[in-house]
Amino acid sequence: MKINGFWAKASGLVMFIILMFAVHALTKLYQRNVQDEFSQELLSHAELVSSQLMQAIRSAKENEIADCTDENIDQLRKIANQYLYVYDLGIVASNQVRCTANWGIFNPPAALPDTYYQVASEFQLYSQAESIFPIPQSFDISRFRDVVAFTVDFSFQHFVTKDHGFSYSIEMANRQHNFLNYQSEESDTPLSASASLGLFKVVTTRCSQRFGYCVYTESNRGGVFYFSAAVILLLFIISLAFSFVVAYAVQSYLYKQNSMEFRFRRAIHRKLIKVEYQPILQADTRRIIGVESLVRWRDPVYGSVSPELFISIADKLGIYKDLTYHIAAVSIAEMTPVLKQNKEFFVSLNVTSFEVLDENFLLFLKNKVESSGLATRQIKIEMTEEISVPLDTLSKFSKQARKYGFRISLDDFGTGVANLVWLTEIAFDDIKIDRVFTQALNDKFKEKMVFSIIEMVSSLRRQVTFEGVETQGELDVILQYFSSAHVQGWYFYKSLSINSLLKVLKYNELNRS
Ligand SMILES: Nc1nc2c(ncn2[C@@H]2O[C@@H]3COP(=O)(O)O[C@H]4[C@@H](O)[C@H](n5cnc6c(=O)[nH]c(N)nc65)O[C@@H]4COP(=O)(O)O[C@H]3[C@H]2O)c(=O)[nH]1
Repeated sequence: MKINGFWAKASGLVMFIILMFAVHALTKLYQRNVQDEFSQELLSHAELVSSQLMQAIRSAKENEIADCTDENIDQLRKIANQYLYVYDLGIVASNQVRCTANWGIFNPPAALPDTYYQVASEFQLYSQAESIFPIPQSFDISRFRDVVAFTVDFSFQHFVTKDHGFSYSIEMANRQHNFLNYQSEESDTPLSASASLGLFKVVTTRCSQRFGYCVYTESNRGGVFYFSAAVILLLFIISLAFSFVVAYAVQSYLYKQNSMEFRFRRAIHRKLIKVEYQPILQADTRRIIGVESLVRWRDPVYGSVSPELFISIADKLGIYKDLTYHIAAVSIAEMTPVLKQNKEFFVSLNVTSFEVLDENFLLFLKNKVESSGLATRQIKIEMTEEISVPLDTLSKFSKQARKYGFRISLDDFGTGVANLVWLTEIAFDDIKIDRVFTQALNDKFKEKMVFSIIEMVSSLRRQVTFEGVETQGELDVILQYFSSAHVQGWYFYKSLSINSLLKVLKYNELNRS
């Protein structure tokens, strides 16, 4: 079914998109965790370096080291040696470094750079100041009034020796001073000034409450682009394969949902199987004397399904019993008002081998009829020649049925396996001539054969019913030769819902009186 195919493809596509998004989102989550852990580690380290610089400066201030005497320089040396990340400690006057613990007195003094970042707490920070010492090296300098501390250049060495796949920086929270900036080789654009959340970006921020700076990380290869081209291709193939499996499963599910077996079973459970009634008339008076109960299933997908087809499905599914008990119960319940009003009116019920072999069916029927206040003789049991049970079983069934008071009818006479033995062994009340023979009444040659069959049946003193009367011509022949016969067919009525039947019966009654 086309509609199944559409939904299967749609669900496959949705599954593919969901999978790719799931991989993307999970990878981003993983990357964010990795970057966050790294930030935390880097921030802790930066705080350690900062606190060592501050403590060194504070010690110098506490020892009131303010000028470059030998004793003071010696003191500075002792203090600087206590801190791993303090390269040197010095004294400043008029913006010039006058002496340091490592290099002694500067002659001439070394000028500090003009640009610095002023921290609220009177600290001044100089980035990568050059030419302070007589070595080709630049240093980060922290200054508090007249004391300066130089940060060792390897402070963050072990962080930057390895490319982690993302860029990062240590900056003041207002992003106006940068302590460290690492640009990953895998990240093709520089670390952005503001943390933006693009589809393929993974950004983290961790800030130090104590020092007011933050660690920012950013990856421009977030999500699926984190992986190599080969892995992306593999993920794509796996997602595609999984989507195909889902599409197939959805298609199978929908196919099952829309299969006739599934829908029929559901219709039985939901009591959507209806019963219609086709009037049977006295040929000469055209009076409706009874009805044949015919089961109906109208399905939104399959339309009106032939009873022969869904009866065989019910049989195959092992739910025929539910169906036939349902039909019998509904027929009796719906027809009770008509049957009560006219004690000669009858309802014919079709049975198959199942009912013949089911020991409870006749008793169930008898109880239903009697508890509805009806006479069992108002129910005719129609046995088709298609019933394939041994003759003695059939004979036992019909004897029991008659014992309960039901009438028995031989349906579709002439088309099935029944032979003359059936007619002698089973006391049928009524023989229904199959519509193949009824329609043969239109043909002069076939007509003779039908006549001889019917004469033989009539000689057994059985009521004859002609099924499938479709034309005035057929009716004329019946009226001419078999005027006491019963007739049934589309020439008179098709099967009718109970409401339509009640209207027809009421209309006929009014026109006769
Ligand atoms: N061409 C034509 N057809 C006519 C005419 N008048 C009546 N028919 C059709 O002939 C079938 C008569 O029922 P059937 O011989 O018992 O044959 C029935 C019967 O064997 C079985 N069936 C129907 N309802 C039930 C049921 O409730 N229980 C059981 N066990 N079998 C049923 O399904 C068969 C087919 O039923 P339907 O499709 O309803 O077909 C019905 C009816 O609609 C006509 O003038 N021309």
